[in-house]
Amino acid sequence: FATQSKVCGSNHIAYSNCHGHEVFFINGELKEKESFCKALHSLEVNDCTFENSLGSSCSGLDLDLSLADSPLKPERSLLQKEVREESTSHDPSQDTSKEKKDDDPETLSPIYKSGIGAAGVLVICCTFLCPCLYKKKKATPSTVLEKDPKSTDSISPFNVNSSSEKVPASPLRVPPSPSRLYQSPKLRRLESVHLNLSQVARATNNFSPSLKIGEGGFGTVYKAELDDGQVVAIKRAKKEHFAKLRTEFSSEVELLAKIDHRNLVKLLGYVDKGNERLIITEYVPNGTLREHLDVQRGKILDFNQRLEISIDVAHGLTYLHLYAEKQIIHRDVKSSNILLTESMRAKVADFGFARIGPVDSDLTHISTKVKGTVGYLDPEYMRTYQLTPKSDVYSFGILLLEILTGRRPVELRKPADERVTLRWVFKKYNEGNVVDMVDPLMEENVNTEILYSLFTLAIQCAAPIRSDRPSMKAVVEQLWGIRADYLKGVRKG
Ligand SMILES: Nc1ncnc2c1ncn2[C@@H]1O[C@H](COP(=O)(O)OP(=O)(O)OP(=O)(O)O)[C@@H](O)[C@H]1O
Repeated sequence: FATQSKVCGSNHIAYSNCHGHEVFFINGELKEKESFCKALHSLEVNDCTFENSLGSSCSGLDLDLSLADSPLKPERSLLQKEVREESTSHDPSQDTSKEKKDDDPETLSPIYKSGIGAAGVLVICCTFLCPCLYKKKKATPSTVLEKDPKSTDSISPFNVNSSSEKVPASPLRVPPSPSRLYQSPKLRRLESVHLNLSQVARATNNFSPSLKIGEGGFGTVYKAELDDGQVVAIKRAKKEHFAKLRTEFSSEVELLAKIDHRNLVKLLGYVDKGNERLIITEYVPNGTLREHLDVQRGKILDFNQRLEISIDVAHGLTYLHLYAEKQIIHRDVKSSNILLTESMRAKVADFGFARIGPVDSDLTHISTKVKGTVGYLDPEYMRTYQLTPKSDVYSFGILLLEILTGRRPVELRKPADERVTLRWVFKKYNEGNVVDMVDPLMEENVNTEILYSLFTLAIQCAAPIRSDRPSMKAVVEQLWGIRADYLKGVRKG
């Protein structure tokens, strides 16, 4: 597996070779080899060379090097200005309408428009790297993506290393119902979030492998019991990613320390000393959503559980977007970051990529590096580097499809035309075939209208243009409505 990329002026070119399967990418779009090589030649003429496998991959092609159909962008300074990292800017509504005009034929219905575009863009996002990434899931950290608009480095931007029960006083308060009576165990915040290293060493038996519960791109996770008997999860940064992780960990710590919601994993403490970065969070005992979808935890998730998990995740994200002290954008919503309790309530975990949203209420986005996981990444954010809460909505849409179908965002074992879940869903949806898409492991017969509403919602969330996506709050409200209809049907029998 080889991935290379380079930013040449305002153009971002990338190449990946996975077991001989080559993928070419220019400015966020998947390209044919010939068109890619043409672009490469024109960049080389301008002294921006791309070496090794990428260059040799183009050799032997008989190229007509006229630049008339070059996919490269000419306005270098303009683009660079726009993607200035960490700056905030007003949303140019003109931009949005332009994108709409480009992407959406007037004659198509919103869903159709969204779906087609989303499918297309997702193919770009997913097919580019996933074939390799999914295979290597835990062996390498590269399921997580980072794309820096400013980088002139010839190393891939896809080289990321890795990867109290207060309900907000808001209209989102959930009326008591049997399914929501669950309260996770009361967790006391540690007296000081700064633990000392010896406390942690004691709690983890000096990071004993027997206490290891998981491994992510950023580090290893241990289960531990603190001196006061409290059971916690401790994430220990891998040393090789240490320098890079400094900011990630401090961002996670700062953000987590402020939030308190039953659908978000709580920060209890951290250690930031010498050569150690450790994050101590509440321990969530029942594995990840992905493990449950893969039936690695014994039981198959039934429809009601899937619906409740979707609602829990939507609650957690709505809290981050609307009710936290500062708006927080998670940026890495995915099934392996959803942890489940014993009573199958869901909690969103892993705030390593989280960012505070635009501080000024007049601002609609922040311009920043692209970070997230391939397959869940908002295509508009990838293209423009503009981050908004709608990027989480996009990832939630992909997650909802995952929950309904059981499929990963990209399913490598499926035939080529079924591989990208969003595209496959959209095709089936247009054929009116929602029942066929439901996870075959789930044996219940769920009312077609309910399924249709859920797939419609997921496709809307995964619209290619953020203005076509609902807010998380609207998603929650729609999910409540769907749940009410579902429960009515169940009561009627
Ligand atoms: N608070 C927690 N409670 C219980 N288990 C946890 C907790 N946090 C993480 N884990 C376990 O550790 C595993 C690794 O978590 P981690 O967040 O490091 O990686 P990831 O999200 O799977 O991958 P990446 O960080 O690369 O995206 C999880 O899949 C989960 O099984």
